[in-house]
Amino acid sequence: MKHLSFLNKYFYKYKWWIIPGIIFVIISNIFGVVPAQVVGHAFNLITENIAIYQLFNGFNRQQVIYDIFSYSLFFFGILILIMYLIRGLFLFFMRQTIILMSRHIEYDMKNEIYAHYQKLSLGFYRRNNTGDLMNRATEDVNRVRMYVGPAIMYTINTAVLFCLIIYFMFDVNSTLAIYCLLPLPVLVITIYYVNTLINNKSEKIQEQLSKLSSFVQERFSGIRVIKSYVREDQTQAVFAQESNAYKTNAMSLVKVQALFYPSMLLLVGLSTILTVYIGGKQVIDGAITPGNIAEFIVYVNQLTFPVTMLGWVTTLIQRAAASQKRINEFLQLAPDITSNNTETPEFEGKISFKNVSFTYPDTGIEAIKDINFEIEKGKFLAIIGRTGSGKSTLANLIMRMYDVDSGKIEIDGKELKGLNLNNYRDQIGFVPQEVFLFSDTIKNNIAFGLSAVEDGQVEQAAKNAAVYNNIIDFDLKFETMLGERGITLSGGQKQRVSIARALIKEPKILIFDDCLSAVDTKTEEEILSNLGKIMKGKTSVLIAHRISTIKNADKIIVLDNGRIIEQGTHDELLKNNGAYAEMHDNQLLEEENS
Ligand SMILES: Nc1ncnc2c1ncn2[C@@H]1O[C@H](COP(=O)(O)OP(=O)(O)OP(=O)(O)O)[C@@H](O)[C@H]1O
Repeated sequence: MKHLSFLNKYFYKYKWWIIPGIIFVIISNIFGVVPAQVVGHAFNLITENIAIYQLFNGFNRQQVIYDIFSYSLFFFGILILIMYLIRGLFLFFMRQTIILMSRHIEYDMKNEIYAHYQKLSLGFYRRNNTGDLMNRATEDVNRVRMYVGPAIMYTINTAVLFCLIIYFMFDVNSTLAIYCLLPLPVLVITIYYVNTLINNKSEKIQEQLSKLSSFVQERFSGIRVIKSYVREDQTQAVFAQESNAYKTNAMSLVKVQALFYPSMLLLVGLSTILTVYIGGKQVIDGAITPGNIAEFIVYVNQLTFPVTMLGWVTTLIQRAAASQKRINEFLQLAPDITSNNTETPEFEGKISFKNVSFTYPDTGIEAIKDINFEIEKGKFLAIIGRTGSGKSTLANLIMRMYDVDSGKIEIDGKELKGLNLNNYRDQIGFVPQEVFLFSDTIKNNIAFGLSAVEDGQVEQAAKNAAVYNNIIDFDLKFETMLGERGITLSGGQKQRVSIARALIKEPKILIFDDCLSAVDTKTEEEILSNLGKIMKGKTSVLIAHRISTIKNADKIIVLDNGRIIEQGTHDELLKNNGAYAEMHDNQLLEEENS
């Protein structure tokens, strides 16, 4: 329960919703309970008047008595109707305050969680899977909302109703009140246990459903592989098996639910029988009137629903506490990468690595080992090396996606850790190795990094990335939708849209992480020649596998197993006759062979 105390700040914020809400609950319950007394009076009226009516049998006055009697009954009927209407009105106000408050809290929480997620570093997203992140921001928040809304509303409602009914019952006759209330604790305990059982079974069903959905989602994403390997039947068999597990769980839940309502009605029936039996005895003794029995029966029936709710509310609170615990786990995580500097200087683009080492915390792989290099502003640095040698890690360190373990990275002579991170990243154009395009128009994908953009800028960026001609071939041109609802671009087209996204920012530092791999050599030359013009006086860092891509670089770094094994210009490295020269010869040979 201590986890739910996190929500107190919201209750404080929305105090002017919850306080009137509680007042409305009290008023609606008063108008819910008083009609029981009116029913009691009406009952007494009926018994008394029938006796008088029979006394005047054969006299003219019998009709007058009949008229007064029906008029009084009509009056009681109207009175009950008005009271229930007023009760309904206040129930409406109660929901309009407490349930609306819960929706406001849900909205605030989702925003708070999302904003916090965005502050967390890349490492956090590596450690936690997307499904879990999404569940905490949606399903868990929804469960917490059930606590701040319905659970609180029904708890207050039950408490108020209980107090009122017990007060009125004991006011009439304490013996009858005790007998009437006797089955209620059994009802509460039974409902609590059955509810827990239903809850556990529902959780199992939910788990199985998520498993089934993930299975279907993955298989549909990989439908091409399934078809190529003719695994449709095997996939169908696994689906049927998972689906069957879901069906078995669901059927077991239906059984428990089928037992739940009859047992509840049985206990309520028991309470009613006790009321009539004990009440009858009290009437014979002259302690109460027959109308009081009717009044008590109404009370017992009024208590049934809130008591049933009590079990449900307990499970709601337990679930909300578990969900809030999960939400708090993430909300209490401090971001690994922080930046307090608020200065917004323009960078020139000199990058220095001084004895930099870095180990991935989750895998313990030492990806960068004691790296030293410097690239002056406006120069072109290329990084080459075997797969897994640490090239992307180096790019991520320049972007400060991770902080170095030892040594330091300096930008324009200032330590990267001390810079205003948003201002720094704003001045970098980064094209990651794995292209990611949003399900949006091509135009919005290219303009992603800018708040305001003109069509001319988008078109120029597309031209520089050598993708303009492809785009204007589409019917909707730059307005063409990408992603699930739109067209699928080829690997090379995706890479070039991603390059255009970086170029449109006119960055001070440009980082290309192996993003020309799916582009043919002619297009690559076109892009590189455009880059030469755009990046004049600005720093470029290009990671590549093909020597042809980087031969014009001002400096080439050859990485191997996280270390720099060679560095220099293309000609210097060829003269060196080391790993670079070997790569060069191999690639030449491959080209000749093909
Ligand atoms: N997010 C990560 N978490 C843990 N280890 C990682 C992560 N990313 C990369 N590694 C490991 O760090 C090492 C360097 O990987 P990196 O991606 O930097 O290599 P690369 O030179 O860019 O390879 P490639 O040319 O294949 O893209 C590899 O051993 C890899 O397994």
